[in-house]
Amino acid sequence: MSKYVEVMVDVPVDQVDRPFTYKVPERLESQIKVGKKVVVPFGRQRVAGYIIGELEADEEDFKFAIKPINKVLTEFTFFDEELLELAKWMSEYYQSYLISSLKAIVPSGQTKIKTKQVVKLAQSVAESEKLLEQISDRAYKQQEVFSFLIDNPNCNLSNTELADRLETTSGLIRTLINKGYLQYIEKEVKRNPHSHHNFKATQPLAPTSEQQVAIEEISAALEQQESSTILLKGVTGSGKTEVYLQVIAKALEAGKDTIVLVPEISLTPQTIARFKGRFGDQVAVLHSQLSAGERFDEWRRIKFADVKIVVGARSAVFAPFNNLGLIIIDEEHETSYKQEDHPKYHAREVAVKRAELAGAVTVLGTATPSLEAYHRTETGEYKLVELKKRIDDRPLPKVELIDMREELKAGNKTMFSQLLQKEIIDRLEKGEQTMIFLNRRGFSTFVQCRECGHVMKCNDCDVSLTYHATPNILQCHYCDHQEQVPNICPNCESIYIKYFGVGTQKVEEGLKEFFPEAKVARMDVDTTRRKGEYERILSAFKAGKIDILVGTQMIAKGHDFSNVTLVGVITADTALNLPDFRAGERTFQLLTQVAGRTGRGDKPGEVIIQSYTPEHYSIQFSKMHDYNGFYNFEIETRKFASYPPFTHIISIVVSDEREDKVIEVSNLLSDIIREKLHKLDEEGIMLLGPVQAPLSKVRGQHRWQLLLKGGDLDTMRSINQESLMKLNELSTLKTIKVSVDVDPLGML
Ligand SMILES: Nc1ncnc2c1ncn2[C@@H]1O[C@H](COP(=O)(O)OP(=O)(O)OP(=O)(O)O)[C@@H](O)[C@H]1O
Ligand SMILES: [Zn+2]
Ligand SMILES: [Zn+2]
Repeated sequence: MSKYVEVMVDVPVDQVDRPFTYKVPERLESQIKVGKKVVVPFGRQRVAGYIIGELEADEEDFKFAIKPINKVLTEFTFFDEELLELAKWMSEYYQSYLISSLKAIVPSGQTKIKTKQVVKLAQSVAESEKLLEQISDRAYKQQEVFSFLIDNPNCNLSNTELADRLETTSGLIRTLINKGYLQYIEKEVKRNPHSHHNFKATQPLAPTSEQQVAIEEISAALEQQESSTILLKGVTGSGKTEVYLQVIAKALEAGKDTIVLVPEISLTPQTIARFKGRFGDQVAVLHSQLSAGERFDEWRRIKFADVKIVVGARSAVFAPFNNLGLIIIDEEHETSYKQEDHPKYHAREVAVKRAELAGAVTVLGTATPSLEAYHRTETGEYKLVELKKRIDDRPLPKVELIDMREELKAGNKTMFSQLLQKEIIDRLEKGEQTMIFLNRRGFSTFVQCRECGHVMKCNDCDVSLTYHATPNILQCHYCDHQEQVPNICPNCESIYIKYFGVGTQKVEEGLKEFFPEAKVARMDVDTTRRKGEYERILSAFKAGKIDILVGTQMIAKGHDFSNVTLVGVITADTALNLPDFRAGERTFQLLTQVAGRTGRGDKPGEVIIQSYTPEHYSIQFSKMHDYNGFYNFEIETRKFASYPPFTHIISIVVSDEREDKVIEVSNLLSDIIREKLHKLDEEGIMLLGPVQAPLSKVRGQHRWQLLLKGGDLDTMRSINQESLMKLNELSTLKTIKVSVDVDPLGML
């Protein structure tokens, strides 16, 4: 019998999405383990891969000659059995290659480990003590250095650091090395990206009675040592973070590790400070702004148990802990928890699965649960715990709805309603702050010819170009394509070109015009491109150096400013008109979150929502701060139309530069699926399409879409899988892209 391994090679192609068997040469046997990275011969090349299984077998058991692995690349494993299970589940659930799932789990930047030369004793402490006596008393400085290292054999100081510390020269230390008393050793150093920050230490706050109940419920679940999921539904400003901090402390006491997920956009120094302030160096942070090297270092700090808590965006759900007790997902409803590339996983689903494998507890926190999550509290899958009051019984802000059609009738042609103008003036006089929210960046949303109606569109994407005043250009928000603003219409040569719609730049300009004495700043993708800029604007706002902050989604999230007493929403309807069954849900969530930014201090808050459809239920329920009212209405609609959470959707997008080929392949695929559905007599599963996708062209790629909708996801997946295989056999158009998204969040 000899040893063999199963290896997933790093070549994401249909034909190789399975493990290959390799022989383990005797010299490598002791290094073999599931999760290690290896180099193997593959065809005529050598490729990297990961070990996912080990077996004992005889040479004769195989029909083919089995090649040996060439090399084991690492001493450590990139994943354990638990994470391997998770990767397999993810591939099956989201219908993506196992190698893609494994690559989502391992750190991306596996760069060189950084080392430094440190000075160490060249002998054991006991032998060194004997040697010390041989140094003449006249060389007292040499004695001092040598005895320092005898007393501190574990310190990791370089020559210069040691020289500084003991006020001597590096030459003297080199002398001791040349004499053979000391030696240089290469030591691994870990880059700590936050080491320069001084986090102010915080103590647990005395919990409110609602917080106390939440903490007890979650602690009880932790003590069960079985997996379970708790939805912590707490209104904005109810102190969810303090609950997280106190249950993390419980997990720590029980020797368990915690993963905290926050939306990428909320992973700010303030958020990090809240966790580091309480738990100091036990916290590692994973986010996209880290360099590849820093990321890899943080990953190793987690892997080798230097830390007990990880705070990070979506992918931190794969943090390589081996004693996981708790996963917290803050702002559970956020769409950024869905990964847009393969595997197109949702971090909430992955977290719940991982918790199941690890026997851990998942806590989902939010003021506006996704319909999916809240529905699961009704079916009993999740347990519901609520924080209904704000801290100190502060009232939720008063919300005024303004019908902008009436404003226009009354002769107000500006983008600010009478009431919003009046209230801004009032806040400026009182020295209080205002936030103005708008869903769109840029200056105008589109540019149109008034003579012929021609709209300036991106050549590569089927979307209109957005006008940006600074710099003076038209920009595509899908592919970043930029072009000059035309002076004459490219269609009819008329000079009557008009700018329609309102973007953040225009609002900023409007505010400066209306309130010349006010200090106005803007926060959106355009003003925060440079590193540190986001942070700078927020601290200026916090310090009171800005009176009015205009912004997109970025200002809606989790910020806690006590002096903000007015929030204005320029147009509440922008998301409502999207062809997406979740449009109402998104609007409700967004308005509730934006409104939640005010009245968080001693002073009460006010919200003014401007709208062209103020009667819409999403807007009405957010005015009343009525999540349950909204939920009850929305869930009925979903039930009636057979939408999630009552069904699952698999979206299949076919794309290529040649539209006729896209249509051909879409029709072929649809025929194959329909035939299968017919054969299986599957009435519970519907196929919609093929139709041109709402976003019909992106980066020159035409897009057509098919939707599978039904209650039985397993059957849907196998129908889809088999159909795609059949398509591959029948179609000569193998270069056409077919992309599958299980439980898609966006329908565009
Ligand atoms: N028990 C407590 N006693 C006093 N202050 C508290 C307590 N718990 C939380 N706070 C404070 O209340 C404020 C709001 O808390 P936090 O930001 O955690 O709310 P939240 O529920 O996360 O709100 P949002 O959903 O809007 O982000 C914070 O300033 C926090 O320090
Ligand atoms: Zn024209
Ligand atoms: Zn474009």
